[in-house]
Amino acid sequence: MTISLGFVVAEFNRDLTYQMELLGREHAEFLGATVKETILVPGVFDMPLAIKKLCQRDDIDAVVTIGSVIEGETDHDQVVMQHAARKIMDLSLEFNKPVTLGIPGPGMTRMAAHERVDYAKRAVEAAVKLVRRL
Ligand SMILES: Nc1c(NC[C@H](O)[C@H](O)[C@H](O)CO)[nH]c(=O)[nH]c1=O
Ligand SMILES: CC(=O)[C@@H](O)COP(=O)(O)O
Repeated sequence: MTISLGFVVAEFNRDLTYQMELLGREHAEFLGATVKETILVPGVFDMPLAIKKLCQRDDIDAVVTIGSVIEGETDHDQVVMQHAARKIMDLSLEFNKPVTLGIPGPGMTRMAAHERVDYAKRAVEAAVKLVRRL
């Protein structure tokens, strides 16, 4: 069975998430999975509703989130990441579907973010493994 993935990708820090999206797509292809749908959202905080829409679809086996949360002058990055991560986990349990975390941060400089674009590959790999095993 070919595994069908949905991607939810943040436009915030798009230079990074564009690269991450491409890496994720390439890795999905390498693993024999298909990226059936991609939803772009403004930022990581805005992901939960898009994830929910994809989880509701019978033709999508797992959802991969792709984003990058970079530190600023305030703790805003902490708020964005903590809430998104918690909702990602909640939605996965609510819909009995893997939803994986391809989002480095918070507390991360832009340089550190560039060094962590492979989080997208990791999230694709985790999604495929979870679909196969569960
Ligand atoms: N600071 C980052 C954000 N912030 C934006 C929020 O995610 C959201 O789009 C806004 O608050 C409107 O609801 N988003 C990221 O993806 N990365 C960041 O570093
Ligand atoms: C750097 C950002 O985009 C985000 O983390 C928010 O920055 P700030 O805390 O300076 O508002």
